[in-house]
Amino acid sequence: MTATIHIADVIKHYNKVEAVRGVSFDLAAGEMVALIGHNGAGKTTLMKMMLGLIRPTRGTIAVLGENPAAGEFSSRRQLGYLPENVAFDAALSGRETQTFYARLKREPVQEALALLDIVGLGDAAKRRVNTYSKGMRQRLGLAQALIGRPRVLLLDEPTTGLDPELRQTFYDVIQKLAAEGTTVLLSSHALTELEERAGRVIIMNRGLKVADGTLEELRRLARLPTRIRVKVANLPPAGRPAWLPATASYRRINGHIVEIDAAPNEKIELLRSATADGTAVQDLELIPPNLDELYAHFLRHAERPQ
Ligand SMILES: Nc1ncnc2c1ncn2[C@@H]1O[C@H](COP(=O)(O)OP(=O)(O)OP(=O)(O)O)[C@@H](O)[C@H]1O
Repeated sequence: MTATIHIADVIKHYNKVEAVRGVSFDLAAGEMVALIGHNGAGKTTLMKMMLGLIRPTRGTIAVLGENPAAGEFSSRRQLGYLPENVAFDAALSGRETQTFYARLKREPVQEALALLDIVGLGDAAKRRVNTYSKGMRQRLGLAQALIGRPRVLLLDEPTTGLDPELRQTFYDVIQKLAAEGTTVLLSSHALTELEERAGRVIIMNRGLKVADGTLEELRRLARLPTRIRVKVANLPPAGRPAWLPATASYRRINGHIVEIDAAPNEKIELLRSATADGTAVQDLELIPPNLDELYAHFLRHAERPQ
């Protein structure tokens, strides 16, 4: 794998604040990676170092094979960035803003203007940015970040302020780019929407990387219980169902459903005993741990005294 982004043992101090404490990871072409963590975890700092806006205190950063903090960072043109708080000249229209950035990046203006349609701002292109809603400004920010078909796209909390439909459009656009080979790194607090979309998740806590992997890998590592919901006919109104092992933790959801927490190695045995003794199982649902639960698990783990 040739890494488009290479981060090795990176440390960043702002005076006494240790914002990033020895982080390493590589990102490849076509990967869509979510960077998650509480406020102050170091996500924005990492992105700013990838952009060359600030330098690491120690460690190595390479973006498309170059050091972004070096004087001649020719790969910058292949880098798209959507900052957490987009700010545009309110007196310009969307069209003028996009033209301005295209010229700045020395990219064809017509292609940059076509991006306004892609992010759904075609009809509002001639309106001044100060008449735009927050979601519209966010989409203008994305259109700006997409100028020149970047090979690396860094998005800092890109979906804040977007309604569900716009979020979908937003992810459609960046997923298409990733499919064409762009590396997409996006920081977010919206874990539920990332769950189905990010191929890989990096969890940060107080400047440290505490987990890194696909959802399946994180589930394997965390070994959190899977919830098994069994719908049974004739469930006795109270008491523990006879087929349930004495040690299993469970709850009743309503008159018919028992929800059991099953450790990864107990799943099959539990299903066997639920169906073995003639209990009329009417339905079955397996609910693996979601990203919220995994995130909470890895943070707990990181905070545990060593
Ligand atoms: N310019 C700065 N000077 C001093 N401290 C800073 C500076 N920028 C960030 N920090 C500190 O570095 C730590 C990491 O901040 P960073 O902005 O990278 O976090 P984040 O994960 O992006 O948070 P958020 O989710 O709130 O955007 C925080 O403790 C923050 O207060």
